[in-house]
Amino acid sequence: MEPADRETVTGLPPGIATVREELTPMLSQYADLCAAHEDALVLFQVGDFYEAFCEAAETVARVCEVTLTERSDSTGDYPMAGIPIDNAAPYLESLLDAGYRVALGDQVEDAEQASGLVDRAVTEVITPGTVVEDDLLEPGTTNYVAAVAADRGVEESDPATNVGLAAVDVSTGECLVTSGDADAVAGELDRIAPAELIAGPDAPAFEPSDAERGWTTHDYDAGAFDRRTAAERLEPYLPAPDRRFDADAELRAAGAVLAYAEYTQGDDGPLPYVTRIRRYDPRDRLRLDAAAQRSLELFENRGLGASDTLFDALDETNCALGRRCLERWLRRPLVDADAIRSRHDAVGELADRSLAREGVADALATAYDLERLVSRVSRGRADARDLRSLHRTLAVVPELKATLAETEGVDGDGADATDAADEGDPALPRTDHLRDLRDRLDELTEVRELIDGAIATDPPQEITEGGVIREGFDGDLDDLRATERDGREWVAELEASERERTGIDSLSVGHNQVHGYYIEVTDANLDRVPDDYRRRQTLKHSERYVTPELKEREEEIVGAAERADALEYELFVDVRDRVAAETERIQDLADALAELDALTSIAAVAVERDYVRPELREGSDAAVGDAPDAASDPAAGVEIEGGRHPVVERTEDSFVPNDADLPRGSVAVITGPNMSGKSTYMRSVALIVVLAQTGSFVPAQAASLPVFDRLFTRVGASDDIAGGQSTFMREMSELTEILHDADADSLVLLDEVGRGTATTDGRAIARAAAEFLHDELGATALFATHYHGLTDLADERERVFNLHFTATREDGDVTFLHRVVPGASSSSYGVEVAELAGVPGPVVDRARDLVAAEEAERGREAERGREAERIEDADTPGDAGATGDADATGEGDPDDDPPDADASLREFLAEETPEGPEADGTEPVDPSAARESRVGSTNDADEGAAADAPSGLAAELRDLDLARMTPIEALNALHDLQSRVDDDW
Ligand SMILES: Nc1ncnc2c1ncn2[C@@H]1O[C@H](COP(=O)(O)OP(=O)(O)OP(=O)(O)O)[C@@H](O)[C@H]1O
Repeated sequence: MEPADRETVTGLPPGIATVREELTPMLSQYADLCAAHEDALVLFQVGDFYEAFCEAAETVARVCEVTLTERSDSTGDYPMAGIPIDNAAPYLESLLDAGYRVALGDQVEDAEQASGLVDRAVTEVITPGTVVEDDLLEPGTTNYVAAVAADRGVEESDPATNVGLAAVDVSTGECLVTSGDADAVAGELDRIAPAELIAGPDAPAFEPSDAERGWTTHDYDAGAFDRRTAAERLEPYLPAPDRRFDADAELRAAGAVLAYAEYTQGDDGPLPYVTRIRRYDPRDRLRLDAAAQRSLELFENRGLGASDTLFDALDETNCALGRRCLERWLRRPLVDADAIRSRHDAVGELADRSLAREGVADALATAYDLERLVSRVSRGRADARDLRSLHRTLAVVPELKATLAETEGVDGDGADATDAADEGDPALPRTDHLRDLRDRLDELTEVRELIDGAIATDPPQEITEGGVIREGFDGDLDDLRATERDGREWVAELEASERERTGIDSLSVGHNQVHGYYIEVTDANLDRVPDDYRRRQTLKHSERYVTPELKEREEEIVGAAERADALEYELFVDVRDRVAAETERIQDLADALAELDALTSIAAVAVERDYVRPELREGSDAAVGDAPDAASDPAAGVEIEGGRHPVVERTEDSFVPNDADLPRGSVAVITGPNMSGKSTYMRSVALIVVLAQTGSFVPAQAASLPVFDRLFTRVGASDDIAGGQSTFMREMSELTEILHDADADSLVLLDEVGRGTATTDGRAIARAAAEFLHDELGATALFATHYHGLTDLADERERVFNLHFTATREDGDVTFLHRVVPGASSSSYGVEVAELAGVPGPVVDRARDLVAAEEAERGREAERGREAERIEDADTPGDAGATGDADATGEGDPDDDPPDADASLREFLAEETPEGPEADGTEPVDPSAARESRVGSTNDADEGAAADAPSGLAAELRDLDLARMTPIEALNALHDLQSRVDDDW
């Protein structure tokens, strides 16, 4: 979000700029910092506050809801607004939310030591994508800033040929680099979901716009994207960067994003904790673009509660590290069958070994966010408490290793649980994956012991005021502390000894900031004051004194304390630096802990929700433990027994599991009443695929799956509430992408394609798309539709087959069975659903009449058509098949089924309840009666009227897409039609 008045308040406020020459030294310093940070709002430390002046102050006051005050000095009056440094986080958050970047102009020298104006510098530019403050970051989430750069063809005007993308999470040091064509990079951006994007001078504009996708974009210093500059920038992070990237665009994006990250961290040079710059190819992961992520509700749920997403269903992680890892995994499921199988192995072992799993979970629950901790350590921002948290996390590691190695007998969770002792070394996990992971759990004993020996167990937050270093760590420090302690003890005893010496019972010894230690004697006892007392201060009823010895002791105490504090700070910084030297090892440990937590979470979900290990149809050992001949069967596709939707099953008490059998390259056309479960079914299949390739077990009784490369979804217009383009336009651009890019390794979900436009066009598009998917692309597809004409594709195409959903009616109420069965259903039952939704009875009755009238009309039209064909056939004997051709190409009207192919809900119900009323207590309805009742309700007069109805009205009626209308829209449309029928007929 770009604030409307941004121009005027970032950089140098105009009110300051106009009087710049006359400003006091302090405001002049403020002006300099503002001028050097044109794209940021400068907050200027004045004591305990961050202040802004003039127009910038007005912005701060408005956005942060703080009072606008005024600063007056010899040069004039300036509006001023400030936020407390101690509690800056919520105000900074408001500024970031409002779209500002904030430069913190901190005092960089001790105000007491400064001779004159305190030196100030921008220590950090806080931006949405580069925040590092814990208070401003969600725990367990990633926060990336990304950069894109494009390589073009030889000519200046050539389009971008290769787009490079680099993203860095400044809070953890993770850095990703990739490249591809503009579409591929747009897809990757959706997955990475950066908080902020900086664009190179030649970067392509992405559609939809970045703001719509949830990140702010701005141009950044074009020089940073220059190839040479970028390579130089990268050198400290990655020796010989020229050889590390696949394309110039990658190198340029990586150099620029690091330049930006450094700039926001105070331009202090390379960020030492960015040690892992990982280049990857998007094709190495299951590609899920934004539309797929959205419609499968992987991370966001638009309908149910915000927490009802696939991620939430899978997230039983115990620490922030694991949560971030699980999110990364789910955003990038694997495509390498062996790698997937390896994760499944580990999940299986953890699912079987409940004691180990729970032990691991308990231990991880005490782990801190090691990635963020180590980045603070290496930036020199960690305090003693951070080091203690690091220590506590390291202390978990030996426990985890022991827990993982522990040999258990077969325990309750898994039928095939195996005692580790059966499979070799009893002290090791039984799967390679967990064994490797256990090996990667670096105990970092030296670091742990260093912190434990050096840092106090409960240190204060401040690191300059002592109390952070443990006794026994440093002899000099201990001596200083001993001197200080002895001195204080001597002072503590002074009161008693002086009372005795002087005989003054009311004599007291005290201390204050200004005068230091003193001996206080009331006026009544002044005559007993000894000679060696020197007067320090006179109060109303008493005098305060010091003695030479007290003075000496005081100097000793103060000197020792000051030197001890300074030494403690030095020692602390040294310990912190020594820990920072192990950054990479700590980061590797963080990775291992994160993976272990993610696997443990997946295993816990598998056990709790009864998930099953999916068999994979590909990879080097597909035949081992998997479906016997699946590996050799290229047509082997998705086979799911009793599959469930992992999210809906959590909210739906009686979720009905369904099977799916989709050979490779087949297209399943799914029909059925509204609300019967078509979308849920399709999504269950896709989510099972996503879960399986993430390494998770799946909600089913059994599943055997191929490994897909890409997953596409296109959901119905009204399901997609993204703004901007018209919904139909967006639907078509998503369809375009699918038809361009899908191939035999893709899984495609199409939910009611074409319903965003007029019925005739919509069903033509739907049919043509289904044919193309089948004939040209060979993708495996699930196609839910209310265009029942599409079901006859199954007769025309080898790998197209029909599925439909069932319902029953009891006492007049429709009950959806949510059960998928083979074959086609024949109507969308929009009227019945309208009735269920509470559309008033007269409207529903009238709608039934109109449907029946239309069916009758369609019947007559079909009959006329057949008659005409007969005549034509008789006239032109050699021309048979023309009609068939038209149908096959979708030019016919597939929805204009003859009446005997159409059926009412009653007909449908009767088909689907073979057991009859006795079997389930429901009341199937005689299909002929149903037809009679519909046709019957269209009495002779109506029928005659319908036959005579003006064709425009009939066409409009036919074009009403009841499946897609809200009850109120249906009511309005019917009312409109009804009034015109009354007027015109
Ligand atoms: N297998 C199932 N078991 C239990 N409830 C289910 C099942 N499938 C779907 N439902 C319930 O039915 C509701 C409607 O399902 P869904 O949206 O999949 O229907 P639909 O056929 O796609 O409807 P429409 O054609 O109107 O888009 C879901 O919100 C869910 O609560």
